[in-house]
Amino acid sequence: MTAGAPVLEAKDLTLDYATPSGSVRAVERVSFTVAKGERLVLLGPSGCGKSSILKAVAGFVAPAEGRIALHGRPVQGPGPDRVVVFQEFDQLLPWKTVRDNVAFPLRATGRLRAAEAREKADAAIARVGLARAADAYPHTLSGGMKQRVAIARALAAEPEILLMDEPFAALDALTRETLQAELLGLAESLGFTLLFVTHSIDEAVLIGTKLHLLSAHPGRTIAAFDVSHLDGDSWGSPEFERVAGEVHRLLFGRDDRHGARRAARPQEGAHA
Ligand SMILES: Nc1ncnc2c1ncn2[C@@H]1O[C@H](COP(=O)(O)OP(=O)(O)OP(=O)(O)O)[C@@H](O)[C@H]1O
Repeated sequence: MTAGAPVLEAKDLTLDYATPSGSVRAVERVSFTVAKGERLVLLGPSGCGKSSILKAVAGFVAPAEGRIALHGRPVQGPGPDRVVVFQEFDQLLPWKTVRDNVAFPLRATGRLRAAEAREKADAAIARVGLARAADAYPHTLSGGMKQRVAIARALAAEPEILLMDEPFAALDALTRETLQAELLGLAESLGFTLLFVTHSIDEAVLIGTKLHLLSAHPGRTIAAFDVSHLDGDSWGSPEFERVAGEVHRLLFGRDDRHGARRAARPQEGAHA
């Protein structure tokens, strides 16, 4: 692989679903690349095809047109080189320790002996800073720690890229902010490559190093740009607000990001 060559490349990706009433186009001619250590966020309104793209990258949906390649090799199905990190609260086995939760999928492939799986699991757990919790059970961990276990479990498989589909969507605002900060901290310190899906502008600007904006159904590219100059410390800064405002304008065709948010809330005094 030459230096700077993309880990992941989607080229003119078009995705269709067969339904009883005919073919439904979910995504049309979308192209992007993700280099090593980059975090690409797919951002767009509900139904624009974000999850479909993630599923195609994972190998569960085949392109109708275009191609997806990992290190230049066409993706032809699921593989251990791409790991989906699901929402962290419902994926750990409660009767297994942190170490066994991480080692379990390594053992399930049948390629590693118990001692090797345990060794890899311990290394991954140490990378996410949880060495002291290796013998703990999930119910004793905070949400942030559970997320770390989920990421350790994904990293233990040594994938080329992690895939996350709205991992924080179901959470309350405070938990969500805590876990976003945790994820960003881990991503910055470990440098893993990430494809992340969300419909939250703030989350996209915070987590991503690159944004790829999609139009409403069927998803087509609106814009793609670099936001790697914004990190966790930039949250709420004038530059963060400027970029988030620009994203809002591109997605909705107007600048009133906070006005739109206010308008979405129930009217003040409605219960008076
Ligand atoms: N299995 C399927 N069969 C038929 N149509 C599908 C299927 N999965 C998704 N679609 C359609 O494809 C389009 C894109 O769906 P997708 O879930 O990828 O969008 P999304 O941007 O992730 O939406 P959300 O933000 O609401 O999760 C939608 O119109 C959806 O109805």
